[in-house]
Amino acid sequence: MSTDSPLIIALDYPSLDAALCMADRLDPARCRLKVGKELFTRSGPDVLEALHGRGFEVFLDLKFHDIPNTVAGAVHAAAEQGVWMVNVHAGGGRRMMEAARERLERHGLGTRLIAVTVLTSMTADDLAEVGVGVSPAAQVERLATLARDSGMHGVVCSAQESARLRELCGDDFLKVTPGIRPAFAQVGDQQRIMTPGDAMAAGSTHLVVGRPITQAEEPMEALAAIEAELN
Ligand SMILES: O=C(O)c1cc(=O)[nH]c(=O)n1[C@@H]1O[C@H](COP(=O)(O)O)[C@@H](O)[C@H]1O
Repeated sequence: MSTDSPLIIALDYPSLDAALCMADRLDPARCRLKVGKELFTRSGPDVLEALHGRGFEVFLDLKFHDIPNTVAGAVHAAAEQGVWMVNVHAGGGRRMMEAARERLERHGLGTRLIAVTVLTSMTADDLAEVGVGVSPAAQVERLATLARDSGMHGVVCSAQESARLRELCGDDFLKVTPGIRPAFAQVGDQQRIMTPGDAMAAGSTHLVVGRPITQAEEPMEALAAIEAELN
C-alpha cells in the first residue's frame, strides 16, 4: 500500500516478534515504517517480507558507509527486496554515492536513495572531536550539497536544517528528519530536535518518529495527535 503520509515510524526493537506486535497496532495507510540496524541484524530480511505482507512501505535504515563497490552492492540488495527507501552516509563521499545511484539506475530499481548528513545526536563538540571544526549546520549544508550533486534523492538531517536545505536544494529534494519531539514526548538522547508541526513548516518532507509513538500506551493515539498538529 502506498501512503502520502510524511510519517515514518522507527521500529527500533530487538526481535521480529516485538516489531510485528507494534506494526500490527499501526495503519499502513497512515505511516511508513523504518527498520534499523538492531532489528535487521537480529531478524534479517524476514522482517521486510513480514512488513511488506502487512501492506507497509519500508525505509531500510542501515546507513551504509564503505568503499563504493561494497555500498553499491548493499544498496542493490536492499532495493531488490522491495524497500521503499534506503540510506548511506554522505561522509562516504561522492564516488560512493554515485556508485550506489548508478547501480540502482542500471537495474531499473525505483528505491529512494538518501544520504545521512550529520546525525541528530551530534553537537558541535562531538564534531570537533572527530576533526570537523565547523558547526553542525555548516557541515549539513556541505554534505547535503555533495549528496545532491552525487545524485541522491535527498538527505537525512535534523529539522533545524530543513529550511536552509530547502533554499539550497529545493522542495523536491527529500529532507527526512529524525529528532522529532511532540510536546508530549521526552527528548532522550536526541540533541537537534523539533516538533512535528514546526518540522513540516520548515520544509521537512518526511518525519522519522520512534519512541514518542512506539513507547506510547496507545501508539495510534500518539500518531493521531501528531497528525492533528500537521493539519
Ligand atoms: O537515519 C536515521 O533514521 C537517523 C538519523 C539521525 O541523524 N538520527 C536519528 O535519530 N535517526 C534514527 O531515527 C530514529 C529516531 O528515533 P526516536 O529518537 O525514538 O524518535 C532512530 O531509529 C534513529 O536511528
